[in-house]
This record gives sequence, C-alpha cells and structure tokens, in this order.
Amino acid sequence: MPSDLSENPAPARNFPIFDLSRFEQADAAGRRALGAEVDAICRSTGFLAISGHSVPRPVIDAVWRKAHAFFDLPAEVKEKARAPYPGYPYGYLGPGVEALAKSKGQDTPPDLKESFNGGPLSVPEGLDDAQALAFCYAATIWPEEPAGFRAAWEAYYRAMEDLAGRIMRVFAAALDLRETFFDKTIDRPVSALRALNYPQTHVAPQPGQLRAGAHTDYGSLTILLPQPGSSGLQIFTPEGDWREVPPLDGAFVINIGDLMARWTNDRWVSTLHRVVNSDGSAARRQSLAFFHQPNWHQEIACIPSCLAPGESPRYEPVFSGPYLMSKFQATVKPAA
Ligand SMILES: O=C(O)CCC(=O)C(=O)O
Ligand SMILES: [Fe+2]
Repeated sequence: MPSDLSENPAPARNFPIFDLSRFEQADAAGRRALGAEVDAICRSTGFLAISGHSVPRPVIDAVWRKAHAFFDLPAEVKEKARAPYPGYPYGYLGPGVEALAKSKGQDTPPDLKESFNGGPLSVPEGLDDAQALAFCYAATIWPEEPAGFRAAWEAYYRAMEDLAGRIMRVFAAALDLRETFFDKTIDRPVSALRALNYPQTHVAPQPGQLRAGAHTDYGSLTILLPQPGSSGLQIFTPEGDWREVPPLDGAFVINIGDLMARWTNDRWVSTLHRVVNSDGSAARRQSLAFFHQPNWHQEIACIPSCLAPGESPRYEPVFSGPYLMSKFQATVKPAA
C-alpha cells in the first residue's frame, strides 16, 4: 500500500480519451481496433475518459445543481435523509461515517466528505432474496428538499445505467468476446449512484486522513464526473507513483472495478485511487460517482478466454451482490 500522502504529483500525461460515438459508428474491423486500444488501457490502469457519450447536458446540469443545493442545506435538514443505521447503503452519509481505505484493510480516520446515495430505481419482479431486498434493493431515503431532487436524480441514474451498458459492450469487444457477452449479466443491475461533497477545509487533516482514502472500486465499472476544473483525484500508476487525473470538460472519467479484474483473471487492473486535500486548505469539491454493478445473483468467475494455456483462475468465483455488500460494510463506522 503506497503511503506518500503529502506528495503533490503532476497531472497524468496522455490521459486516454475514448470517443464512444466513434466506436458505435465503426464497422467490425474499426470496433476491433478501438477495442484493442481499450484493452491496452485496461491492462495498464483501467482509467480513461469517455467522450461522445451523448448524455444530455440538461440531465447532467440538473442533478449537479440539485446535489449542490442539497449539500448547502443545514446539517439537521440533511440528517432527515440519513441512512437509518451503519451499513445501510442509501440516503445521506454525513461527515465522519466512511473511510474507503478500510476496504483495503487500512485503518485510517474517516474521509473528509459527505455523500448522498441511491440504489436501483425499481425491484425486479419476482425477486425474493432476503439479503438482496435488505441491501441493494433497500429503499433510497429521499430528501424533502430541494424540490425536484428525486426527478433529476432518477433521470441521471437512468442515463448512467444506459451509458454503462454501452461501455460494457466496448469492454466485450476489447476482450475479443461477442459484443453482447455481458448483456445478460447486467440486465438487472444493482448499481448505485453517489453524489459526493468534499467541504472546504481550513485546518490540517489528521495523519492519514484524505477526502477519499486509497481504494479500488468494487463493481464492474465506475462512471465519475468530477467537478469541472477541480483537482485532487489521483490514480496509482503501474510505475508506482500517484498521478493526478486532469480536469476533462465534457467527458466522464471511467474506471474498472474489482469484479472486472476478477472476471478477467487480472488481465485488467482495478487501480488504486484516492482524493487528496492539498495542504489542509482545499476548496469545496463535488463529484458524481455511478457504481455499475452486475445482477445480484450473477456469478463472477474467470472468463475462459482470459486464461492463458496452462494458467488457472486466481480467484474463487463470487456473487456480485453479496460481494458488494461485504466490501461496503467494511468501510462504515460500526454502531457505537
Ligand atoms: O470524488 C471523486 O472524484 C472520486 C470518488 C471515488 O473514487 C469513490 O467514491 O469511489
Ligand atoms: Fe472510487
């Protein structure tokens, strides 16, 4: 685990940008070639930007504004939408609740952030798994204000679910699989959307305390929208140093998560990343993170074509939903 918390690294040179519309309009040979580019990126860091995504600007702007207005509310108002007990996945998680580095076994002070979290927009018909109903399909605790929050949130959630499905087709092409390979594994996804607010800080953080501690994401892929022009998101490169993700106006930053690494037998890497606060006095920063997660019951076992001859799978198969639940619950402060 790297620990150079005070380092102020340079922006990532040549941060890759992938034009999704170009891929979708290409013929079979073009798609294979573009897929190969994505394969190379995912073997190296698994972090890239997506342009040509066609997510309407008003959908993005609306959720951004509503989240900003929500975080501006007094603490006691935000607390009304609080997750009812530690380990409950949705609703408002106030400052001091989560330490992402704990998912990596690092005992750090809590992250300097607050978040609002929401789950799937509906429960699939006939689903009766008690754990799934109690965790991924638990109710989102909606805030009463600002007006229009829920409508804006749901529109953005839908747009992200759709975008994630399109990116998973790129991933299938990148892995030399038929492009619909993942479709059935993500047709009842248990994805979560998280709005993050990192308040302005005036005092030095505690030793080891960051805005978001070093972690990997848990699922198939994450679609991030960092505040335009903001800094602080860093990835741990294959060369072994922290690199800042540059601001990329109009593009989403995506990264693959642990389940994609497991699926591909570590051909693709789920890269460690974090959000730092420079020198203890950092400006407020907001972001949106959509954590795309395969169906609750989906078994994630090594894709056979990701095994070289004579190689054996590095991981035991896991089920998507229970895996997510165990990772999430490791990061929250237990009840006092
Ligand atoms: O806020 C960001 O830019 C990244 C947050 C993040 O990595 C996470 O919440 O998993
Ligand atoms: Fe993350």
